[in-house]
Amino acid sequence: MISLRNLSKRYGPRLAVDDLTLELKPGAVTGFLGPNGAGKSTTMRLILGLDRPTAGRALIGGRPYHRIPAPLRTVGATLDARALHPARSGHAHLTALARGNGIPMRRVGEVLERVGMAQAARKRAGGLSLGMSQRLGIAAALLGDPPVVMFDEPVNGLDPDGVRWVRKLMRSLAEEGRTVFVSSHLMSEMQQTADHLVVIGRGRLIADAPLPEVIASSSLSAVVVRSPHAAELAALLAAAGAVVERPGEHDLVATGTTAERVGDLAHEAGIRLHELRAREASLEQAYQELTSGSVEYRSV
Ligand SMILES: Nc1ncnc2c1ncn2[C@@H]1O[C@H](COP(=O)(O)OP(=O)(O)OP(=O)(O)O)[C@@H](O)[C@H]1O
Repeated sequence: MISLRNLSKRYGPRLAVDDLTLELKPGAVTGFLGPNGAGKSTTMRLILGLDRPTAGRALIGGRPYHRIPAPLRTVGATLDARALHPARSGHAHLTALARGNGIPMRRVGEVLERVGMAQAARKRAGGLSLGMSQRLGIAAALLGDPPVVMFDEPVNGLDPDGVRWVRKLMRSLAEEGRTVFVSSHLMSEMQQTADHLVVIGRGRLIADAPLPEVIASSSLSAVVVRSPHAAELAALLAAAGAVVERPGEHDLVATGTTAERVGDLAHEAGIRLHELRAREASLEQAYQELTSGSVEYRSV
């Protein structure tokens, strides 16, 4: 639903987004990761037509943002979640937004209910807690019932209950078949929420892969196997591109592969397994390795 084609954005001498090409799929939460200054916000702004690309294109449902006839019904975003008029209530804010975009008024009540704000709907936006204003921003993003939703750091500053709530919401939006694109600095959170990850560094694409593959790419991830035919399986895995160590006659430890692949390969070759276990790195560890060359300022 979102496709980026050779997307670039230059600010003076600085290439903030550098030739990004990728496709975001519906029905999944895609996490958008990268060190500070990597170009995540700029990419999201380009998708939403808030900035013009220097080269390439960002398309939603095959069109650039400014050619979408009913934008709020196509894509919802929380990039400006706190840009609310402080004297207006959440209800008034959503009502104005619905009226201005030809969205039925019943949606106001529906989205307030969905984000758990029905009680606080008449409070002035200026008097809302950070958690509540995040929820209101999400309500606004969902107002047009859009198939694509984008959230920039949605759990920033939220307490653990708020973080859990956002995680459940992202999952349910994806289960409804929407394209969910969310940037975050919280790796442990992304590990629990995302199906797929896009990692950028200095504007460039570093990884675009399902979460398990990103984790498996870490040198700390490995598949641990015990089999009476370990040598035979080791040869097959090595031929398939994995790096294999043999700590014992019946043992092997493979990196650069997944437990699923090892299991499938063993099954196809009729090799019996007595143990098959993924030793998983954390997303944090995989991310550190992926981006170690892209961090702008490193403390020593
Ligand atoms: N309007 C602008 N004018 C000039 N430079 C900009 C502008 N917006 C962003 N940049 C620069 O582009 C680069 C990418 O910034 P961007 O905010 O997109 O990164 P980010 O990945 O969202 O970072 P963070 O995680 O810190 O929010 C940075 O070097 C930033 O200084």
